[in-house]
Amino acid sequence: MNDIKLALLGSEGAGKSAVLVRFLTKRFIGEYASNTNSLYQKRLSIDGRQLNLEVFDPCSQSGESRCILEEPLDWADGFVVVYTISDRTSFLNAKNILAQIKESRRETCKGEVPICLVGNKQDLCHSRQVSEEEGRSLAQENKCIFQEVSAAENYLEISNLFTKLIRHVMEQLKHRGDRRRYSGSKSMAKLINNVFGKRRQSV
Ligand SMILES: Nc1nc2c(ncn2[C@@H]2O[C@H](COP(=O)(O)OP(=O)(O)OP(=O)(O)O)[C@@H](O)[C@H]2O)c(=O)[nH]1
Repeated sequence: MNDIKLALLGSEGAGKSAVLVRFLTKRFIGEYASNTNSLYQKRLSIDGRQLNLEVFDPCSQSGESRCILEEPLDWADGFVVVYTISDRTSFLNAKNILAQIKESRRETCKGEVPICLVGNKQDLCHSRQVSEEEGRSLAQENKCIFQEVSAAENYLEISNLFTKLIRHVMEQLKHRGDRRRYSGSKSMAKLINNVFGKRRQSV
C-alpha cells in the first residue's frame, strides 16, 4: 500500500476545507471549524493501486503574510494551494506560498514538486478579482497543475484535480530513490501533535 501525503495551503477562508471535503465525501458543507489542524485519511484506488491518502489541513492563522509551517512542507509529498478568484489578496498569498514551497524543496527535491493551484469559488465570478489567465500563468511559472473550481457547486473537477496530483506524486515517489524522509514511523499525526497537540480525523 502506497502512502500519499498532501498538504492544503492557502489564505483563511479560501475554501481549503470545502475543496478537500468535496473531494473526500462528494459533499459541500458550508461551514467548518477553522481553529484546528486536521489530518484526514482515506483509502483510495487509483489506476488499480491501493493508496492510503493523508491530507493535512492546517488551521489558518491571522495575517496574510503568515509563514506556512515547516513541518507540512517537509512532510508532504504534494501540495494543494487554494485561493479565491474573488479575492486578490488570497491570490497574492498563494503566490507567496508557492515561492515558499519551492524554496523549501530547492535542496532536497531534484524533480518537480507536485503542486496543484486551485482558484476556488468560481461560482462567484460576478465578483471576480483574479482572471483565469492570471491563475494559469502563475501555475505555468511554477509548473503546477491548475484549475478553477467551485467547491460549492462541483465535484468532478475537484476529483479530477486530486487524481492528477496524486498520479504526479506517485510518479515522483517512484523516481525518488531515497523515498521520503518521513516514512511510516514518523507520521504526520505525530508531527501535528508535536507542534500543536491537536486532533486527527478519518473520513
Ligand atoms: N460561494 C462559495 N463559497 C465557498 C466555496 N468554497 C467555500 N466557500 C465558503 O467559504 C468559506 C470558507 O470556506 P472554508 O472551506 O472554511 O475555507 P478554509 O480555507 O478552510 O478556511 P480556514 O479554515 O479559515 O483557513 C465558507 O463560508 C464556505 O462555505 C465555493 O466554492 N463557493
